[in-house]
Amino acid sequence: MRSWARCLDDYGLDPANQRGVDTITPAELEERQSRLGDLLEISKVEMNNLYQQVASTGYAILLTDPEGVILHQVSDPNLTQEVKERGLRPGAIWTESAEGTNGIGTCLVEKKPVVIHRDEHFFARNSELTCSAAPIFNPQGELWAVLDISGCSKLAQQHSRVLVHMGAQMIENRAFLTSFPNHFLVRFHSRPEFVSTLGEGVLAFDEQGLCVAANPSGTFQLGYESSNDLVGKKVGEIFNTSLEDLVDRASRSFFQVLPLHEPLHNRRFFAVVQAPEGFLKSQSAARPKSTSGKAVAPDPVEEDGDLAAPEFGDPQMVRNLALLRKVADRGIPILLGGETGTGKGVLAEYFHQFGKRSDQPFVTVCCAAIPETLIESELFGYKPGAFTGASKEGRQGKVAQANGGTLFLDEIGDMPLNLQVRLLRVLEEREVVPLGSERPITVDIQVVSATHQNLEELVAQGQFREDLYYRLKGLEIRLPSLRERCDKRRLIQRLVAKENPDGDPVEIDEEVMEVLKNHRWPGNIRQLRNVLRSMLALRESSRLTIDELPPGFLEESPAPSGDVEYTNEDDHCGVLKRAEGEALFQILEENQWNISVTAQKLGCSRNTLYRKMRRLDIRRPSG
Ligand SMILES: Nc1ncnc2c1ncn2[C@@H]1O[C@H](COP(=O)(O)OP(=O)(O)OP(=O)(O)O)[C@@H](O)[C@H]1O
Repeated sequence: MRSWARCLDDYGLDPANQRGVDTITPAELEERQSRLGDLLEISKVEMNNLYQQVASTGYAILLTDPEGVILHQVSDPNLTQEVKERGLRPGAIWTESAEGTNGIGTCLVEKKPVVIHRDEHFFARNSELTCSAAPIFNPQGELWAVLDISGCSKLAQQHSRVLVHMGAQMIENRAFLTSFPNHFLVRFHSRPEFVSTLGEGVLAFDEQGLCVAANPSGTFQLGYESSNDLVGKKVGEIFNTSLEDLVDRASRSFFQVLPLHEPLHNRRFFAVVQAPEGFLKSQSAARPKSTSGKAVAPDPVEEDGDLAAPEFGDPQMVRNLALLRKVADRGIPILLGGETGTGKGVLAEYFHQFGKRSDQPFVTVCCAAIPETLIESELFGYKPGAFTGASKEGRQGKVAQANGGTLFLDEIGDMPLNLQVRLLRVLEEREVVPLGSERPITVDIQVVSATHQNLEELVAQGQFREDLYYRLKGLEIRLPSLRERCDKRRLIQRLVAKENPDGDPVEIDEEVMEVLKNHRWPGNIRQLRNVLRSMLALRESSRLTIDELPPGFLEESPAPSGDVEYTNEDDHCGVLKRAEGEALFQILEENQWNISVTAQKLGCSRNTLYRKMRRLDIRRPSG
């Protein structure tokens, strides 16, 4: 009612208007996109997540700036034309004064989530649309953007309102956290399990301990009307603690949720404190050097040696690294999760460099690659003559080899059940008993495990021991897929510099950069690295152009209208599984069952290929 009244009285609009939606020029669109900066990159990740929830239901996900101009869109590939015809496309202006009552425009005016369903639209020409929109505010509480889900469904989608609201909050929180790299961030909630979730409160404090910003949930939980009421207050006026205590918490227990007291309303909260970037660097610089005289791992962004730097500014990876630094030398088992090729192995090695074990062995066991019958001896070793075919000298197992250093258990989800119990015993008792021996050997190892699988699901299915799962996940770190990362540009530039065999400077055409940034990358960094290698080999000048992209690359992505998330695991879906199996069988046939060649063509590791073959029950036909 309010919006319709505005349309009639304030904007003087005619419901029968047939003019069509106004659109800005491509140059202006680009300018507006760059004005939004990091928020656009952060939003793209969230929009892809949202797309997963509404895929194939005929919806488009849209992001607009505060002037109602659509800056980015992710939609069902089949629907693109239909959606475009209705003016839901980048560059289109959807203010209420131009387009009458509509999700985006009305949300901008009302500054709260709205659903505008079909003939609630003011213009008859928009009455086939149903739109749910939610505002995104900047840390100063000003309207920053609008997130919208629109489609032509006849059903009012209550759930899309909830989804879009949650998505907007997620973007707001992420943007808040990345907006204050030089501040102490206190992340809190009245319930410890809600710290670091969507509903957490976040306050940013400067080096003098003065509050510079608060997110809406933080403002609300602390009982203030507006974040401005908190800005300028000292730490001690908000929580009964001091700046020194925050510094101490940030250096000692970033990953630990600790109680905080709020004196005004006498309430208890739980909090973690995230330190400024410089603070973390000075902490690691202050750490003693290892006994061999080898320097501790340098800052990852600056690193340029043999070891690949795991991140180039992506907020999730920055946080992952900060967490890992905190737990270095504390003997906490680390569990790394994430899709294949996201760099779990690289991160494990990097973690090894953080602490005083860096000059000790880093030993990898890939549980997927070793035949089940050999894992036992590979891991635990055996005494001379322990079994038929055993070598005369016996063999030291990988656990004992890693003594003093790090044992990296890659693809831990593939560890056979009967060996899980033995591994658990090793981890609990810090002793290993080689096959055929009765004398345990004491070992001191840092365990890092990795998997692309959902271990919780494996536990629920009885395929993975619950006790081992909890033993391995002292600290769980999830690596983002390449699609989700906000530092793709710098990652690509670094990989090009690193993979270029000639060492001369190579530039990347902006057109190529955009294609690479928006690709689905099911094989993640591994696949990206392989593509860049082949482009570098094919190049005829010091520039990488579109002509060097591998044949078929441009046609590969089925998501013409945006960056659509690709799901790697579809085990639960029989039809897809069969199709995947048939496709894989054919590729293996074409490559005479050469695993290395096939893996390279698919852009995955040999381990992943073996795992897939096992999962899809693919074997080389005999004869
Ligand atoms: N940060 C990085 N910089 C450069 N190269 C990287 C980086 N991360 C990963 N890579 C490359 O991608 C490849 C895959 O990385 P890695 O083996 O660590 O991934 P993974 O997640 O352990 O994969 P899988 O689950 O298949 O074992 C590596 O060989 C490495 O060359």
